[in-house]
Amino acid sequence: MTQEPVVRMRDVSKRIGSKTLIDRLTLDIPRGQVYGFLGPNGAGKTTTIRMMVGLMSISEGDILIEGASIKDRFEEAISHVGAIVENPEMYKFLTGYQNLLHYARMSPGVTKQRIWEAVERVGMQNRIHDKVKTYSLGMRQRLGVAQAILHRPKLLVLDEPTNGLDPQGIRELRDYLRVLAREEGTTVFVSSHLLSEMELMCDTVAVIQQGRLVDVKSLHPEAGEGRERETAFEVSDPQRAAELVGSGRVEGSQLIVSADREAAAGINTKLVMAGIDVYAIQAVTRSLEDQFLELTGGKDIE
Ligand SMILES: Nc1ncnc2c1ncn2[C@@H]1O[C@H](COP(=O)(O)OP(=O)(O)OP(=O)(O)O)[C@@H](O)[C@H]1O
Repeated sequence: MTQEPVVRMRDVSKRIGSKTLIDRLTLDIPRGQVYGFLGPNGAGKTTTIRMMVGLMSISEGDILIEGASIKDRFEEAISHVGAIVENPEMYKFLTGYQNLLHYARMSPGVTKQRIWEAVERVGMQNRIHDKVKTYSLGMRQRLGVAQAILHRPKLLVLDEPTNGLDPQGIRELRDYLRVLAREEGTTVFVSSHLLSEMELMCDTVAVIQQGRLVDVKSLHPEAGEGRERETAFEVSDPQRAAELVGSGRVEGSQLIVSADREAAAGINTKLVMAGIDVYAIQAVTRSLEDQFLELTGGKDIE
């Protein structure tokens, strides 16, 4: 299996009139990941997604899906995509299963066995024969995802899927997206303005603000990654310490430097040699939330 990224965005811009909604966005989405697209309201997430799935034209640049350009080889590129961008259309008076059967008839090669598999992937076995009008928002969304994956897309795109879900619903969403990434090797691209959810749900998060990519972070909570290592030195003269080290920021009597254990030991020696008293050395971790707030200036996030 190729390890090429599933999606390559290259210098993608979107302009409407004199307004630049997306400004030279370049991004690779690696295979098999749950990949988050995080940004405050109005940052351009939906616009980007609409361009990815062909609902909006690209002003400049290109998006390749499994190597196929969404501009030049649309049919091929889009055959690899399953998406829920707007609310999926469902027949409320039919059961979930009848809805899937209906969609399957429109997708060549989707067998009843595959429908059942999709139902299992989203954990809907117990409710699939109930009418859609009896479903909660979370259940409707699961049905939407089951429908979107019927044709075994390599990429599943979900725009703000946590909106309107309660905490339990969000946890379930996260669990079945993980199942999809693991069991089917589906790459999941999910947008959100909810940082805490992204942190729990995603392997990687790309941060967008005012149409520009501002950061890409790898998140592996179990290994404590996604948290930048910093070390705080409590010193007699923090200002002079900062000048000496040549980096970091001063907070009260502390100099805070981006440094791992080894680098911290070196800095300590340097400070002591320069006659600065070091009273305490402490590792500090900045959560993605802190980093995000710093990047976006605290604008519009929850
Ligand atoms: N058709 C349009 N014409 C002009 N401006 C638009 C159009 N569609 C979106 N915008 C503007 O582009 C910016 C990005 O919007 P977009 O919906 O992509 O943001 P978003 O990150 O998805 O935010 P939200 O979570 O609020 O939907 C916003 O300022 C929005 O007002």
